[in-house]
Amino acid sequence: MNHKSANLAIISNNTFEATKAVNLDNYDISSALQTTLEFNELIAIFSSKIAHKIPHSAFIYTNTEFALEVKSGVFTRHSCNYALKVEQQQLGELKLMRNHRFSDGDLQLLETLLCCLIYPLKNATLFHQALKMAYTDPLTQTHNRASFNDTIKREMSLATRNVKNLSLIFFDIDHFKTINDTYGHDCGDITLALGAKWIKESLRDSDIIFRYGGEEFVILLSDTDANGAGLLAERIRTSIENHTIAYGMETIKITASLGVSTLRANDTIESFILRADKAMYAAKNKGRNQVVLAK
Ligand SMILES: Nc1nc2c(ncn2[C@@H]2O[C@H](COP(=O)(O)OP(=O)(O)OP(=O)(O)O)[C@@H](O)[C@H]2O)c(=O)[nH]1
Repeated sequence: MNHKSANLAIISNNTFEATKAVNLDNYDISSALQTTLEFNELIAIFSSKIAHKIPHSAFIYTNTEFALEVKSGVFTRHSCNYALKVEQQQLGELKLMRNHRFSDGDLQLLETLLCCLIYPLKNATLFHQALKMAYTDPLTQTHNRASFNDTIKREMSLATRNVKNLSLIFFDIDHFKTINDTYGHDCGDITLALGAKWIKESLRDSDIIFRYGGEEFVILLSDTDANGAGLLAERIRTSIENHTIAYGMETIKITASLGVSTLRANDTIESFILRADKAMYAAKNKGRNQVVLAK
């Protein structure tokens, strides 16, 4: 098997002009790659545009920064791998596969063609980094309220279209004001960040946590019924109760109240959220540190 692993397609200042010239030679590829900022589309366009020059049966593109794996085609015996990078920016790894080995000439040509892909990939990376920042709460590294507003719409229409369950947990730290008042705002911030971390540790990959406001978090659970959501909420509650926060010489224990709602056929976004919010307040009224399922 011919394995040309971890080749770096690095374009330094020295070769920048050469790259431009290469792009002109492959104008068709370069212009097609300017039509999108989506990684999967970029790689698919690149693969199809180079197919007549470098025949291949499949590609796999991985990008750890965005937890992406894009693959297509029939996986075969021979492969070549490229770790793509420009100006210290990692752009992911591309692997091409086929039945017969890639010759040195093929690899040389491929490296030239990869120059067309590098800057579109860099633009896609910058775009998705900016998008990620706009949708992330900096303190807790959870999705923010703007992200919640977009995601709940999408998840509700997906659940309705596919006749799947969708549940929502409203999570609120108990007596959080006392932590701020007793130990200071910094300690409050640490508590929020740790609370979010402990919630995340209880979730599956498909569950999404959002910071809804101050000390309130919302967790969206796709394909999860009321029973499953209740069990998860209880697991989160127990995890919060069992952890201890070390702050200077102090050790602090916290608890949380959680409300759970499951999507109904006639729900609006507001009614779906309101049921979980009311259930969370019912948990507060019943003495806090508990889970209440919405009726
Ligand atoms: N440190 C810190 N505090 C915040 C942040 N956002 C909101 N808060 C505080 O969170 C507190 C919320 O307090 P309350 O709404 O009275 O609720 P609580 O004290 O948790 O009481 P219960 O919810 O009834 O158990 C307020 O003191 C806010 O100032 C933040 O980003 N950092």
